Amino acid sequence: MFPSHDPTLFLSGAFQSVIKIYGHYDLLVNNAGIGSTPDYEHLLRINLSAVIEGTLSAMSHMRKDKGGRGGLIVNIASTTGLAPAPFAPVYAASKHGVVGFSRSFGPAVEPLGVKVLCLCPSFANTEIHLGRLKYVEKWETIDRIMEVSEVASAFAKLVDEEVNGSVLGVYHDGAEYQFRRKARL
Ligand SMILES: NC(=O)C1=CN([C@@H]2O[C@H](COP(=O)(O)OP(=O)(O)OC[C@H]3O[C@@H](n4cnc5c(N)ncnc54)[C@H](O)[C@@H]3O)[C@@H](O)[C@H]2O)C=CC1
Ligand SMILES: CCCCCC(=O)/C=C/C=C\C/C=C\C/C=C\CCCC(=O)O
Repeated sequence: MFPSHDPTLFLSGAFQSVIKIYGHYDLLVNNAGIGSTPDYEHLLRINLSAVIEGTLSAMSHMRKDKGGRGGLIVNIASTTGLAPAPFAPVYAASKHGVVGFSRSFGPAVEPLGVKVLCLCPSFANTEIHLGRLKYVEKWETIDRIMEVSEVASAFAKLVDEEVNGSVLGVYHDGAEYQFRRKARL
């Protein structure tokens, strides 16, 4: 279904369809992502560039100064966007990029009625890990792999609280804001 070589081709078509059917955007969640692969440009394209392009496209429809009615964008990063991940350095770089972009872009577009939030889950039981979970047993900081429902609850908290530019970490022992206010440049 997805043109996996170029996620932005899919994105532009999807955006046009939503506008055609519904006329506006209220919410965009940039969730698509892939795990480690030797083709680092491909990984960055999907995990980082597509998030940036999706955010910019949604923003262009949401911004109040151009006839939009505001909106919310949620970018899914990872705890590997917050802490070093020696088992997956390129993946971690892509997720650090998503965290930095979301923190910076949200406050920049607040005057246009758009907010950007970022969710950083730790290890959760999904298909991204297929065939590779054997490594997890050796990872000392992970007590257990989370269920998807725990990530979903944290997502609901982030969206309910809607603090622009905030970054919510999701861990096996609960969700915790990692960034919630301005840092020094
Ligand atoms: N499962 C985990 O431990 C964690 C996952 N994440 C992130 O959560 C997000 C969702 O991943 P999961 O649900 O875990 O994995 P998943 O493999 O179950 O889901 C990834 C989704 O991305 C889509 N996708 C991949 N390449 C695409 C492309 N080129 N165009 C359109 N869609 C594409 C897939 O079709 C799939 O639906 C990802 O961004 C991942 O990096 C973050 C932290 C932890
Ligand atoms: C490389 C994909 C990793 C996706 C998981 C993620 O975003 C967050 C993980 C947080 C903590 C993981 C800590 C230790 C895991 C150790 C090895 C994982 C290798 C499994 C894999 O899918 O590559």
